[in-house]
Amino acid sequence: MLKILMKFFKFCNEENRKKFYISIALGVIDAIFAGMKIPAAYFAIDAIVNNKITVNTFLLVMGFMLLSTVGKMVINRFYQMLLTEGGYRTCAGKRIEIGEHLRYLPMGYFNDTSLGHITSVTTNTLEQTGDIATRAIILVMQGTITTLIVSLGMFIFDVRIGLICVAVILVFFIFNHFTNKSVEKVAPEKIESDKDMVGVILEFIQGIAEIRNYNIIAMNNARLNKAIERKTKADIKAEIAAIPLVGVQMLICKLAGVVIAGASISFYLNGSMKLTYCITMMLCAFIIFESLDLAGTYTALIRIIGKGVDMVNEIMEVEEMDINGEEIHPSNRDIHLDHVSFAYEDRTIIDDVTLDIKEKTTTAIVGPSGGGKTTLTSLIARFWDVKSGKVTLGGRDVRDYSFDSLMENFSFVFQRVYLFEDTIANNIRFGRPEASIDEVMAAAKKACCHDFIMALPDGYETVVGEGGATLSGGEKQRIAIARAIMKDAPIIILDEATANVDPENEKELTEAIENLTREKTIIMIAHRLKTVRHADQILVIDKGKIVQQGKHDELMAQDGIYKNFVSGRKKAVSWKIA
Ligand SMILES: Nc1ncnc2c1ncn2[C@@H]1O[C@H](COP(=O)(O)OP(=O)(O)OP(=O)(O)O)[C@@H](O)[C@H]1O
Repeated sequence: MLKILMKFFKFCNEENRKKFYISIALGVIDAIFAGMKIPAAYFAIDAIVNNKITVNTFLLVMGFMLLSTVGKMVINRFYQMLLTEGGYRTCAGKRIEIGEHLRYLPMGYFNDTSLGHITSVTTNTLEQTGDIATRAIILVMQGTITTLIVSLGMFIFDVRIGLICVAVILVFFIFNHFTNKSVEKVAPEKIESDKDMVGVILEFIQGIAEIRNYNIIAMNNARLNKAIERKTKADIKAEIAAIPLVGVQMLICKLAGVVIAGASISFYLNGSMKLTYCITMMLCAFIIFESLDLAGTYTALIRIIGKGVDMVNEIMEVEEMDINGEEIHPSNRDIHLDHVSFAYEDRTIIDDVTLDIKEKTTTAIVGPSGGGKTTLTSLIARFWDVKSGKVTLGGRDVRDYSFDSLMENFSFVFQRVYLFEDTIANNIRFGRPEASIDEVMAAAKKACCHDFIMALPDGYETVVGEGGATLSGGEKQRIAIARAIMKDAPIIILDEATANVDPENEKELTEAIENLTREKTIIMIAHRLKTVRHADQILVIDKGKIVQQGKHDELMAQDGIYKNFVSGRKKAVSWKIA
């Protein structure tokens, strides 16, 4: 138990750790105040039994009682506040740390680790860890400390009773150790089922359109119900595993009271204990272990804190991509790929590609679906690490750059644009958070979205739904272009829109792209002849290789995918030209 608590304290940052330590120290003072009831009881009993009730003894007893109650109340308030704040701040801090950490992880991590896992750790697990830690530390630490202090106090009255108390504490903790072991066995299933349920719910919500489209509601409900059922069973199993053992712990505490009362009576009868002590012991016998009893019900939960800390640490220990990255500001932005190969797990997607992209030129990438166009652009911006060869920017390997200094060079406009549930102005500001509203508007004008934004009920302050659900595909893409214009990075990676764009939107989109890409290096996954025709170089990617490379006229002079496609002879090729 102590090991887990130490692990939790290490998990907290310095500031919150201090809060926990101070609250434990305050817990000791609280326990001393709690223990004052015993001398108060003794003085009262002594006065009654020996018939020496005076104003002084009355005041002494009342003084002890008052000090115990008021002191406990004041201290309790302080340390509860500190613990609660420490618990919640630890959770919040860890969520921010995880968010920051995820930015630097290879995309492969998100492949292997389900969204459900990350969501469940950052929501339920952290919530539980913070909540349980706060309550468990209050009750377990305070319960144990109070019982220890009161038990030590018992030595002052009678060494034998003191020894019985210490023995009870030992028996309690030995038994508690086994209780926790049995709860520990069921904890992984509880956590797994939690993770599974969050994953299924997320998938259900994200795929709701497809679920309706193909009328597979019943099938998905069955999966959802199964996941919920699994979690319910795991929760019940975890509770059931603890209940009988916690019951036995409770019994130990109650029996200990009976043993102390019985022992006190027998010590009195054999003349080795004063009557006043005997009565005091009998009175205290049942309150000594009250807080230990309460602590016992929470010690099992401390295992859950341990598991929660492990799960968060597991995410935090995944190695970041730019662990040794330098702050690099290259003198030019020439891009070079030197015998680059890449595989998703074992499947080779990019196969020995060597390529030069000079700065301020336009490179159009075309080719059949699944040929590796998107993957190639992802390697340039180091969303993934190459398996062999290297990618350089301005003569330096992209792996030498720190993540932030590499990202400064790129702006992306993906086909699937994600807008955050925030105002349109703030969504555009993601490109440069400190930008003024005038700068936001200037970027929006260049991206041809000012007019439709102004027609919205709250203009730039209109809050778009999560994922940009309230805007059309073309509108979202133009906002993404405004975001990229705002960032003003020297290299633009653009996945040209194929769907979502009606003819009216298309004209504006073309103008927006022209404004974005002026004087920049453009790497564009192109779908339209208009954009391809004027590119400085066209790369035709098929099965992970550059099968053709050159300008439009050069490629049209060769036999191959490009010419076949443009002349419409090979209809099977799936990339399209408008
Ligand atoms: N994250 C991933 N994990 C595993 N395989 C992937 C991943 N992303 C893409 N692939 C696979 O890699 C291959 C190349 O994909 P990529 O998206 O680079 O092709 P593309 O040429 O851009 O295709 P499209 O024109 O259809 O967008 C595809 O077979 C795809 O299934």
